Amino acid sequence: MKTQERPQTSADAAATDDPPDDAALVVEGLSKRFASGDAAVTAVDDVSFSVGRGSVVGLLGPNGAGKTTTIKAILGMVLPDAGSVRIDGIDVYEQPSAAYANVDAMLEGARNDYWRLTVRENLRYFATIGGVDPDSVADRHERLLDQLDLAEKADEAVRDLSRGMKQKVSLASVLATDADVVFLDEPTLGLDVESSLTLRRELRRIVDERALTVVLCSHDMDVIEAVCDRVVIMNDGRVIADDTVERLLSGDGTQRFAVASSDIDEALLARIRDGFEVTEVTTDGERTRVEVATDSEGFYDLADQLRAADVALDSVNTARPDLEDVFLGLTDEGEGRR
Ligand SMILES: Nc1ncnc2c1ncn2[C@@H]1O[C@H](COP(=O)(O)OP(=O)(O)OP(=O)(O)O)[C@@H](O)[C@H]1O
Repeated sequence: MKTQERPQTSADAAATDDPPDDAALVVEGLSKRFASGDAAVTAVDDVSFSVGRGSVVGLLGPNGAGKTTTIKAILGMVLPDAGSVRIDGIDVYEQPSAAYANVDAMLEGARNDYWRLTVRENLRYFATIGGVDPDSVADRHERLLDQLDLAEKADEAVRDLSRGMKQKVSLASVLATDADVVFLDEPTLGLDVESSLTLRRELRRIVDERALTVVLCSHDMDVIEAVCDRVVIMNDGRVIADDTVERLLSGDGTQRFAVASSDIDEALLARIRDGFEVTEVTTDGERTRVEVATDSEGFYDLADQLRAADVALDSVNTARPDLEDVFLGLTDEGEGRR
């Protein structure tokens, strides 16, 4: 197993059409259909993206978007109908042993930790089967136990731990090896808020310290926003967005503006809906608060309309969209909420 130092790559370079020269992962034209005839499902449809060395890419999408099938195809657990996957420049279908030599994965929120072994024994076990002498990485293991708040439980059998603790052991087991390309599917599944925050912070720190290349699947937008440099959004088997978190958040200048007043009645609300994308309406019985997604010019138009209707505004607020807003705007998931 190789352990060479790897240079950091700017996430921006990875968010272009051509894979960067030093891409750790390049997926090209990946497609996978399940079943045939009426029952046929196109799970992955001509998916291409790349991940620069030392960067963290989030794979996002609603249920059934094709994320898991994509990851399984990358890992050789599902054979695609078309497309290629290269890890460190090596074709995974032609030379699987060489391509996966530095790869590890935590799929569907867990991996097969040995429940009869203690936490520390699991880390040593997975280091060993990953081809690393566990004594040579003992310091790393101690640090991982500390970073993921597992030190106190290090000598307890995994079967006696809570679900959240088991989840953290799974992650620690993946990070216990020398793998430098890591796939994490729902790593915060089942964690309480505090553990999720710890994991988020420490995962980013570990990634930076070891220049890991990570593909992270999660429904937890806060995790994606905190940990990822770049996001690939899938819908119906296709990639519908591939950009840095920063650029996705700055978007097209659209912001959320919320106005609140006791003068907003149903008729006025209907007129606002006609002219603007209303994202939320709430009322406390007296005041109605209307949130619209628009740019600053649109907001001046809204202000003019309210003034013309003699509306006395109680408050005006702006909010920067978060990744969840961007995601909902790009996928069908937003439809039911408007
Ligand atoms: N083995 C299979 N046989 C038949 N259809 C499958 C199989 N695996 C996945 N699919 C279908 O392929 C589509 C994509 O599924 P996939 O699990 O890749 O989506 P996902 O984005 O990971 O969803 P989730 O977020 O719910 O895990 C879905 O319609 C799913 O039902």
